[in-house]
Amino acid sequence: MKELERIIRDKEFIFESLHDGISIIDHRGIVVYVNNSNTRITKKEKSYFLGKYVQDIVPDSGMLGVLETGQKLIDITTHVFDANVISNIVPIMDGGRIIGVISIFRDITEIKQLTDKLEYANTTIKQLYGKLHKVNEDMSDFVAGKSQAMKEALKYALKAGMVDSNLLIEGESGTGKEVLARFVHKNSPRKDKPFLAVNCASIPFNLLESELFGYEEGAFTGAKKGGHPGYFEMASGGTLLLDEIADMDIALQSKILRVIQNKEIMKVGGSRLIPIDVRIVAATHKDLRTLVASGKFRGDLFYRLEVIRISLPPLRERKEDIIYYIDNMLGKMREKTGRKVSLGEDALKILNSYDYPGNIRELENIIERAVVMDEDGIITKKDLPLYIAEHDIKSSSQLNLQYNDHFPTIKEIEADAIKKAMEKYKNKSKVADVLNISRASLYRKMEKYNIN
Ligand SMILES: Nc1ncnc2c1ncn2[C@@H]1O[C@H](COP(=O)(O)OP(=O)(O)OP(=O)(O)O)[C@@H](O)[C@H]1O
Repeated sequence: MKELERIIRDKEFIFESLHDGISIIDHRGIVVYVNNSNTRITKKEKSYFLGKYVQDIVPDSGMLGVLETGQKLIDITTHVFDANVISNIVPIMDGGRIIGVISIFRDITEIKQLTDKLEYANTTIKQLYGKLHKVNEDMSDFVAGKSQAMKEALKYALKAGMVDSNLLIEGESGTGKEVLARFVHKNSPRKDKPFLAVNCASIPFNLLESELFGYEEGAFTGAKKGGHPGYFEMASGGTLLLDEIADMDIALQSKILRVIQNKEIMKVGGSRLIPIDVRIVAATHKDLRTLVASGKFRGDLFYRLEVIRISLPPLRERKEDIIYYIDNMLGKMREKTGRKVSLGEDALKILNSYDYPGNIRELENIIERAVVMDEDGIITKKDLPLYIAEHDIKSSSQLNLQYNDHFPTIKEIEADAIKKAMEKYKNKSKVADVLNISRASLYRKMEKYNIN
């Protein structure tokens, strides 16, 4: 006991200068010392502790355990009254004998509170983000299908919705560039503002400028009284789709570049700059890079537009998506006409084998027509346009023609099909997909038939 008192006396100066709380019990578990920081952290006077059995005042201090086992406890988190503390509890030894236990603890209440707040804030952010995303993820009218290419396109479209950068959408006619642009808009913070689309190819070149920027009264012969706002002004706060941008005249391209850079427009016949806040989405079915290389499209505008670029693949390269579009179209037709029409197997087979130069738009027309033609609630071959049905006959007769006067072996047919598919797609996964065999099986067959 004397030894413990001596240790405390010798070290008291240090103990009192520490920011950490200290309490010491003797070999019986009686508190014999607490420092000033202990009082600060626990908000209890020294007299509250001194001379008391530790278990009676701080039952889960951990000190008695150390007294019994002689094993120190490092960095344990407990609480002392209202304070969360992190403690090191160490036996005090005298010649192999435990004469007491010292607990040195640091108040982490504030840190704990801050961590809790941070965690709470993080959870709230996550929940709100989830909700926002759900609300925002407006999938109405947008069918993505299941092909890898469309999954990617959808992923980028959702990302594009989260930022305000310019966006370039590429794809053949009818692949859904405008639908995608609208989808990005609906899933962006601009969703409650207008979405407008201008087809740069269909408006005569000399009119396009005044359509886009608007004009002041008297700007030209036939200009309306009071002038006219342009698409940029009308789309204020929202999104403007410049469709078929490749067809825009090069002088107008410079003006669009200026709008992107300065975020202001000047009306035709006007003298005042008007600030605008519009997100620009451009769409094209032409390869802008080639046009840039041949000097028909401004390179600087191209790079400004393609901050984000999404390419929509033609329908013939993702035939697995056809059924999803048909499903959606039949659903819409049902809503519109009240007629429930389904698709027969023979019709589906034909529709799956066709190449759709007009892409989704063409498929849509075919289905709409088929619903009109149908009389028994099931679309069959007879409800499809003749050119599709004929295409079916042609493709199967082409197959017959090839093998009519020389009957190849099954192996030859197989090898030929693999060779032709490899020539066409140059991608083994795609070929395996098209031929409806596994990749492993394709590799085996290619090796067997010596196809590289
Ligand atoms: N993802 C989609 N989900 C549902 N319908 C779609 C989708 N994409 C396209 N469509 C349908 O196809 C039609 C053509 O789409 P859209 O006008 O967007 O194509 P586009 O690529 O902009 O064509 P163009 O280059 O000729 O202007 C639309 O009317 C729409 O009904």
